[in-house]
Amino acid sequence: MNKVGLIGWRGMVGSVLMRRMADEGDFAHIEPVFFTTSQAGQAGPAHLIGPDAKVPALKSAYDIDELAGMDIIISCQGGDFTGEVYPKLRAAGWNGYWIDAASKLRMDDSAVIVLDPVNRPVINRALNDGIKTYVGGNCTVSLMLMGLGGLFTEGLVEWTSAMTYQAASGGGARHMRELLNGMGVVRDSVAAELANPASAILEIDRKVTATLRGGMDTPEFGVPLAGSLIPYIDSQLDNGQSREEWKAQVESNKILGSDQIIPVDGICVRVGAMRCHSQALTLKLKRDLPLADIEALIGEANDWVKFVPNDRQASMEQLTPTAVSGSLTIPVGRVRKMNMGPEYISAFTVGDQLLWGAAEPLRRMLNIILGKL
Ligand SMILES: NC(=O)C1=CN([C@@H]2O[C@H](COP(=O)(O)OP(=O)(O)OC[C@H]3O[C@@H](n4cnc5c(N)ncnc54)[C@H](OP(=O)(O)O)[C@@H]3O)[C@@H](O)[C@H]2O)C=CC1
Ligand SMILES: N[C@@H](CC(=O)OP(=O)(O)O)C(=O)O
Repeated sequence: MNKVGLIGWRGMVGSVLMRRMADEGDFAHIEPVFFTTSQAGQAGPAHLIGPDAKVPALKSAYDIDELAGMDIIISCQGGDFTGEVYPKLRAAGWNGYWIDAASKLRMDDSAVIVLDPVNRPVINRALNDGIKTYVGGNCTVSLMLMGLGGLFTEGLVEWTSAMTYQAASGGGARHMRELLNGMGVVRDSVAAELANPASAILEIDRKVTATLRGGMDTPEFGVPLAGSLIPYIDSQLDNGQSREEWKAQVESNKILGSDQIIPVDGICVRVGAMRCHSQALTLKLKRDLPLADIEALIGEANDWVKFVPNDRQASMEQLTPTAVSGSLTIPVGRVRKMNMGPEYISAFTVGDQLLWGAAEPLRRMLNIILGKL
C-alpha cells in the first residue's frame, strides 16, 4: 500500500479533508502517516480512521528523511510551510507526489492546479508527463469553474466578470469566530431597545453604527465584518487588483489549460457568511445561444452542479450559503440574458469553500494517483 504523509490534518481545511476521506473509505487504500509542526511524538489520530485503527506516533513535518519515506504527501499546512519544506524535500531527491492546498506552488510550471471534474484531461496529461506536484485552486476560482465549467470547456466564454461574496472561513478559523463575536456585540449593543417593540428604529440604527465604528474588537479582519462588509481580500497589487482578484484569471486559465487567455476579472468582497462563497457573474458568450441550451450546458457539466431555475422562491431556497453549507452541491441560478445584448448572460452561484473550494479536489487527486478514480 502507498505510504501517504498527511500534514495539516488538524487545521480547518485538513479536518474537512480527514472527514471526507473517512466518509469515502479512502483510508482503506493507503497507509496513512500523520505529521505535525508542533506535536511530534504525541499519539497519532487513529480515531479519524476508525474505532480499531492504529497509526504511528506523530512525526515531525520538518524531518526531511521521514517525509522522503512517503510515496505521496498531502499538505494543508499553509504556504509558509510549503515554501520552507518542499524545496528541501525535492532537493534531497524525493520524487513522490506532493498534493497541496496552499497557493505557494500553484503558478509554478512544474505544478498542475487540480479540479478534476473540470480539468481531468489536463491532469491525465500531466500524470503521463511525469508531473509530481498537484495543487488545489483558489476557492473562489474552483467554485466558479465547478458551477460554470460547462460553458468554459465548450469554448463558449469570451470573458467573464465575477463579483464575489466571500465567507469568513476564507480567512481561517479565527476569522469565523470574530464574525460571530461581532454579531453578538452588535446585537447586545441594542438588546434593551430590541426588547421594546415601541423603540425607534433610527435610534437602534444610530447605536448600531456607533458600535460598529467604535466598539468592536477586530484583530483578524481589521474592520468589522458583522453588520458590514469588506470590499478587499488579500494583499494589494500595483495594478489596482487585490491578490484574490488577480488569481481569478491566472488560475482559471491554468486550470482550463487555455491556449488563449480568457479574461476573468471582478471585485472580491468579504461578507458575513460562515463557509460558503457566492459569486454574481456576467458572462459574455462568443455567440447568441438559446437560454435552454445554456441551462443544459451548465447543469449537465458534472455530477455536483445543480441548475436552479430563475425563479424567486427557488433562488431564495436553493441559492444561498444557508442552503449549501456543508454540502458538495454547487447550485447555479439567476441565469438570464442581460440588457447589454443576447450574448451577455447573468449567473449566480454558491459553493462550500472548505469542500470543493479546498479539501475535495485534493482528496480526489489522491484517488486519481491511486487509480481509484
Ligand atoms: N482557510 C481556507 O479557506 C483555505 C485555506 N487553504 C490553505 O490551507 C492552509 C491551512 O488553512 P487552515 O486549515 O484554515 O489553517 P489552520 O490555522 O486551521 O491550521 C493550520 C495548522 O495550524 C496548526 N494549529 C495550531 N493550533 C491549532 C489548533 N488549536 N487547532 C488546529 N490546528 C492548529 C496545525 O498544525 P500542527 O498540527 O502542525 O500544529 C494546523 O495544521 C492555508 O494556509 C492555505 O494555504 C486553502 C484553501 C482554502
Ligand atoms: N483567499 C481565500 C482563501 C484562500 O485560502 O485562498 P488561497 O487558497 O488562494 O490562498 C479567501 O479569503 O476566501
